[in-house]
Amino acid sequence: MPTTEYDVIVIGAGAVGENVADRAVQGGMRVALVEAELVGGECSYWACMPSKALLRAGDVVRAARHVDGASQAVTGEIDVAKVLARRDSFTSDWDDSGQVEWVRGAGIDLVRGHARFTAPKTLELTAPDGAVSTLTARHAVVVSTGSVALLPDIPGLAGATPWTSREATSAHAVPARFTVLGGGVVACELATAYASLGSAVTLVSRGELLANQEPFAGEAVAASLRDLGVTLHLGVSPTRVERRDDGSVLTTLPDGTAVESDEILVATGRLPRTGDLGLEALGLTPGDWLETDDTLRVLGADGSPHDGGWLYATGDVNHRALLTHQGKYQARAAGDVIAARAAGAPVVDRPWGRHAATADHRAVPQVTFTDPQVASIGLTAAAAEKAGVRIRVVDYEIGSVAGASVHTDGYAGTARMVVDEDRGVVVGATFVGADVQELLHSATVAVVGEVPLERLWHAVPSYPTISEVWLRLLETYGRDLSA
Ligand SMILES: Cc1cc2nc3c(=O)[nH]c(=O)nc-3n(C[C@H](O)[C@H](O)[C@H](O)COP(=O)(O)OP(=O)(O)OC[C@H]3O[C@@H](n4cnc5c(N)ncnc54)[C@H](O)[C@@H]3O)c2cc1C
Ligand SMILES: NC(=O)c1ccc[n+]([C@@H]2O[C@H](COP(=O)([O-])OP(=O)(O)OC[C@H]3O[C@@H](n4cnc5c(N)ncnc54)[C@H](O)[C@@H]3O)[C@@H](O)[C@H]2O)c1
Repeated sequence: MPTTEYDVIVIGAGAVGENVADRAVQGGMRVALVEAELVGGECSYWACMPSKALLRAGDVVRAARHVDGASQAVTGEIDVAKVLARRDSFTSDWDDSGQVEWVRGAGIDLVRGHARFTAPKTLELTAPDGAVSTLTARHAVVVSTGSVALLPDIPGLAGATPWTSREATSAHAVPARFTVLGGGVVACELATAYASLGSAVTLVSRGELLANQEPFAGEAVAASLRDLGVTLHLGVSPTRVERRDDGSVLTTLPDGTAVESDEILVATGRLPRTGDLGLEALGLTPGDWLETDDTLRVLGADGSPHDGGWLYATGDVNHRALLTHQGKYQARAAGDVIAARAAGAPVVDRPWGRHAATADHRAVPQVTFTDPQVASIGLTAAAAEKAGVRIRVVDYEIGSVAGASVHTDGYAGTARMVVDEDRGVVVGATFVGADVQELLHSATVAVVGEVPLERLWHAVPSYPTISEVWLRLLETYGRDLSA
């Protein structure tokens, strides 16, 4: 069996694996990037990009409807075929040649096929044509294999051929009746998208919507989904799901309510893609998340780097933060630290050092592209209290800001700032409202930079922008007149 040796092998060419490989090459390493499906992974073809493309037309039309003068110009319906075609352009019709070109241009060796460990630093590669070969790594192997949709154990569900986020983001027709199972980000975004495209949507969630966010976020999204015509069943899980002979799906709720639809989407969380990776050959458990230290080395049962520290995990598969940007942040740290360790160069793994993914702990930004959008960074008030931080919470209605009132007639939205009272810094911020996505990075800088509130007063937001909500939050908090 042919064997090829590399300095570093990265398994999975999603957004995260691509970036690990790029940084390791820039650090002077010879790198193989192994991909079983499409180079670019979930985000490019079945997640971030197609879902945002499906949402955008609805956003624009609703935005115009809320500006008098512009609303009169919205006289027709959303052109679903055009929306789907525009979505297809973002996925390049599920053709990865553009990304392959980038990988090659970056000096990375792309290896097509499925990789599986047979021994430490040793992988069996099964190519698309069935040919089997061996890859070995001199310094490190990085697992960047991502996650897959979790199918809850509901009687009948697996046999009902449910959609996962893959089918929902790549569909070529919009079901007339659509059931969405789940109340997290995937469920809320795709319920919004499909309702905007004309489906009669019913959403069933065991918990409240966006339960990990500040409570007012889920409440606002629930209200807007209802406005869009979505029927919500919150706090329940189906007792049975059945695909009937006529092709329709019957979802039965605990109180006997029967929900009929043409398709059902399962958006109830994710599982690590580690089931078929040969982890047993390393003494690890297939199907587990790969927990890591802050330099992304996989940890063993005793909490120290597994087997001396040659195995790394980045992106969804380590369960630190299931977000593309955060995985890419980890990728930069991992690619750089692997090169540094191989060269015997200093490793800067102190908190906020270049080789440590410190922000994963308390400074993860996220935008949920619902209507209204939910943009958040850091700790919610509940999470901060649970972590023992002495906090003060400041809320402000964004609609009272001049910039918001010009942006949208009757702008409705809320901003929350969570202040660590002992350190005088912002540890969390949440903005709920139209177009708050671009507000978020200012909050990220404040949280990561641990900018004292007294200094934030000198960060003057332009007039009339929605960013003026920062000034209002500070005014509501009050100023220390002695400072
Ligand atoms: C519907 C949806 C919308 C989302 N929207 C956003 C968003 O707007 N913003 C955001 O930040 N995040 C979003 N996410 C999350 C985001 O998609 C993930 O965090 C991101 O894709 C993770 O990247 P990754 O590289 O870790 O994994 P992936 O993108 O899953 O890549 C893993 C790659 O590894 C390959 N692979 C797996 N096993 C093997 C093997 N044994 N051998 C070879 N190759 C293998 C796979 O084929 C795949 O290409 C969304 C997720 C979903 C489901
Ligand atoms: N815009 C973005 O940043 C974006 C978009 C989509 C996904 N993502 C990422 O993808 C990850 C996965 O998202 P997700 O929404 O699949 O998972 P999630 O864990 O966020 O939400 C799961 C939801 O399913 C519900 N649920 C679980 N079991 C159920 C059952 N049996 N019946 C009914 N409801 C049930 C839960 O109450 C919860 O609301 C997220 O962590 C997020 O980071 C990000």
